[in-house]
Amino acid sequence: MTDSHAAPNETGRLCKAQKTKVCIKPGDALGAGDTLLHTDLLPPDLADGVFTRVKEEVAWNVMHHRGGELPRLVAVQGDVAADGSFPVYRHPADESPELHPFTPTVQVIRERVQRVLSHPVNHVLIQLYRGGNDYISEHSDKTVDVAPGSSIVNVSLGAQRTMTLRTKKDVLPVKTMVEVAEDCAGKRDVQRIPLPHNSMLAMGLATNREWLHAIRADKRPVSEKTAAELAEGGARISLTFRCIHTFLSADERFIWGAGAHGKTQDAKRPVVYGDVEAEALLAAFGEENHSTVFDWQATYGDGFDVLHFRLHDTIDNVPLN
Ligand SMILES: O=C(O)CCC(=O)C(=O)O
Ligand SMILES: [Fe+2]
Repeated sequence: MTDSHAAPNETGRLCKAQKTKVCIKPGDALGAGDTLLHTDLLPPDLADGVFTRVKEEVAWNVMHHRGGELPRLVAVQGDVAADGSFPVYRHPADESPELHPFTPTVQVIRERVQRVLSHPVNHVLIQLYRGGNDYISEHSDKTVDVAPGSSIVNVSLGAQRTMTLRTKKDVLPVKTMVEVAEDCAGKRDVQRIPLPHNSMLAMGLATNREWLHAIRADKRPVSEKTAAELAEGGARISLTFRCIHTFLSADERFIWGAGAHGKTQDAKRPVVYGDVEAEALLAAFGEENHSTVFDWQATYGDGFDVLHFRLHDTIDNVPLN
């Protein structure tokens, strides 16, 4: 199955002449220029064996989306406050794994990430790509719960995989076919970023707004892969750290923060399940996935109190992340 689907591309056959740019050097400005790859995140003494430690200490989950199994294992950890409240990251999914407090090795990685960034991170989605067949489809991260100005960080452990960045296709104006073809050729850049073991890709929100990202399946035979790509039997763990500004009470009955209606804990409101608000938030997620001029304040600023989404047939093809 696929867990997300690119929007049907009516002018797709005109868009073959995309510019492709291969980006391999750490320190290059990637995407919209606010994205950086940092290598050697952990010093050698901490990097040694870190893949196995994380794999063993994380409680992995098989998750489902639109009725099918996700092509990777998933876990969520975060900062649990003294009163048991915790950050919540909402994205379209049939189900979300339970958030656990940071485990020891993940906490060490989190501290290194925070040292590189200029802001804290309080939430991590941990994913295990068991081999080259596991992947994440092209998407933009949904930012209703992500603090403005923060970076979204993907730490890579184990086998090297490639992140593909591709500029979004905004709705093209009605023009002559020739002009449309020129627009397509000029507009859609692709960057391929190899993500080595012990690296950290800090993605700025401008890149997330203007580009889609994916880890595509890699079905090449073993004989065509490098030693780095074959490390850990081809398995890769990614840790996506985010600075989340929306919170749930310990019993998950109340929600507050910048992504919710009540902006402070004192103004918390009851969580809403499904229904009209779920449809509105799913529609906003869909818009965020397609638009390069997405206006956070206009779309998310009032806040949403909905927690669980039941996907309706009318809200089709909203990619997962
Ligand atoms: O595995 C990765 O590095 C990418 C993960 C990702 O894009 C996401 O969780 O939204
Ligand atoms: Fe993502």
